[in-house]
Amino acid sequence: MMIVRELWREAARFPAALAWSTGLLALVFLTHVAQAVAIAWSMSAVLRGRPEDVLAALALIVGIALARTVLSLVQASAAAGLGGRVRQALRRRAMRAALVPERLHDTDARDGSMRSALGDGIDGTDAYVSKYIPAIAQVFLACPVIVAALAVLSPAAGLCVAAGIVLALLGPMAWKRMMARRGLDHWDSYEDLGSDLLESLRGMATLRTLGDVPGTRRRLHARSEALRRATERVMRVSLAETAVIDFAVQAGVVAAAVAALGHAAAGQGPAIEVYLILLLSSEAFRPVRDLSRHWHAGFLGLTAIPGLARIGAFAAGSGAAGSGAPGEGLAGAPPHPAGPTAEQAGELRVTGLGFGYPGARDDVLHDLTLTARRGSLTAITGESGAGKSTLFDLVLGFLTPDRGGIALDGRPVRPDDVAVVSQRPVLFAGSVRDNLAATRPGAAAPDDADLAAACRSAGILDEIRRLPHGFDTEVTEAGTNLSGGQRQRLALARALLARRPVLLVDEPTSALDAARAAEVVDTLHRVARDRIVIMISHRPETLTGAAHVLRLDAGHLERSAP
Ligand SMILES: Nc1ncnc2c1ncn2[C@@H]1O[C@H](COP(=O)(O)OP(=O)(O)OP(=O)(O)O)[C@@H](O)[C@H]1O
Repeated sequence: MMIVRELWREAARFPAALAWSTGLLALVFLTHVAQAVAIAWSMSAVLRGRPEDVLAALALIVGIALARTVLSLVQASAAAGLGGRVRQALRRRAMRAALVPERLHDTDARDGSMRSALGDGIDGTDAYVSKYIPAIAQVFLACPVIVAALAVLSPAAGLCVAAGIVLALLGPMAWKRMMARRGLDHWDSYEDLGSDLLESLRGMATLRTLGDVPGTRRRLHARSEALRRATERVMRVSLAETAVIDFAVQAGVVAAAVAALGHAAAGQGPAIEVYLILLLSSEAFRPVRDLSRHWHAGFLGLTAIPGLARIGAFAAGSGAAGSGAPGEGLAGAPPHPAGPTAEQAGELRVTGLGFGYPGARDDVLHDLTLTARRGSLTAITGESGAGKSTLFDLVLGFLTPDRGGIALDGRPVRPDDVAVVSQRPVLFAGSVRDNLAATRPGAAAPDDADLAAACRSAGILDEIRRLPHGFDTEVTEAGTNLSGGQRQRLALARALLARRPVLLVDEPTSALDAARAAEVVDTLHRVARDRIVIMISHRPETLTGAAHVLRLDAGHLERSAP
């Protein structure tokens, strides 16, 4: 018997579903016991030459079998419901913990690991929650009752069965540590394979140009071999547990049978008692056999538990589920009333800002002070690695300053104050319309006039109108069916539609020809009349007309805004 505390706590968050599933399982077990009693009765009736009792016992056996069929179906459905609710809670929590800005700067985080944990890892908990936990409850509810009944019939048989059950439950715990270690190895191998595979698929074009596709195949094959070996090691330990349980069950049943024979030989009671001892001692082990079966079926899935704990899938405390889980906002974005409209913020002030990445020797930004105002464009330029994107991440709240602060009209900046167009904008699988509306969660979807106005400003409207289904044209994953320039302008339209008081644009013209670049910069100047716009740019021609051009040099500002 293995207790996985995290999963017990999760199941206990649904007490009604757990009690319903366990209660039904106990009823199913009761039908087995009743059937054993009916069989003992029918056999003793045959022995005593009582045909009417034989017929009554047979009718009872058929009735019990039918009742068990119905109960088993209802129980299976209740168990599936319990497992499903726990998995849903785990997945919701894991996604909330995963979708946080801090993850962007977590150098250990790999998307493939997260995908494996959220998918197979969480699904792997199902057998333990829906079957193993109710089966443990069944062992503790049913076995003592049967053992007590046996002890009344034959103390020796009761003792043998009790000893067999204790050995079956406690025996496997002897190598619990080894099982945990091998389980961890297995899950790590599984995550490594998933992460490498995902990375290879994403980087296929690069791998091809480097001529490294065969090498990648070899590396993935080695990962796959490591996983196979880890799986076999895990299955071997799990089989050893099954062997101990089988031994305990067989030994217990045989010992009880010997006790029953002794009972018969000593002429200590009627034949029905001997039959009952034989049949009940076998039934007493049924919950233990169920336990072993469910453990074996679900053990591989349990290897994901440490990985799930790492990504924050388990609740910190106990307490009934439903107390706020559904509909909770994403971490890092506390719900609050709608932010100000674009016209409401006057200035973004950065004061004495200092920041260094954890573990890095030197700071990236040193004592930075600047003010960006609504009304005119603020441009930031500087060498590669000077800290421009880091400054944006600090304004966005993805990073926390070590020193100094950033304020919008004298108050802290909130996540929904800032829209951003990054150097490599990301589009999602869905229609053009879905992508444009993505920045307004909860708000009414923008109408076609709004979409058209934003797209015209971003210089992409004509191209969208030429697409086969206009705004309803499907964009493929990561926007791969659009050009780099189209992606950039679509992202700009999306940011304009968000109508946030601060707009950050990182190299908005890097993928555009000169004419398009000039159009986009014109748009940004226009937008800057009623918004605070800060643009990172290396192209000198985009800097003309900017009211403030700030140059970052190794984290120091060369010229501050007035
Ligand atoms: N997650 C990170 N962990 C540690 N160091 C980082 C991390 N991200 C960036 N850096 C370092 O911080 C410095 C500033 O990087 P940043 O991306 O802000 O530069 P940048 O001015 O935007 O460069 P570019 O113009 O090339 O985009 C660089 O030296 C970079 O190596």
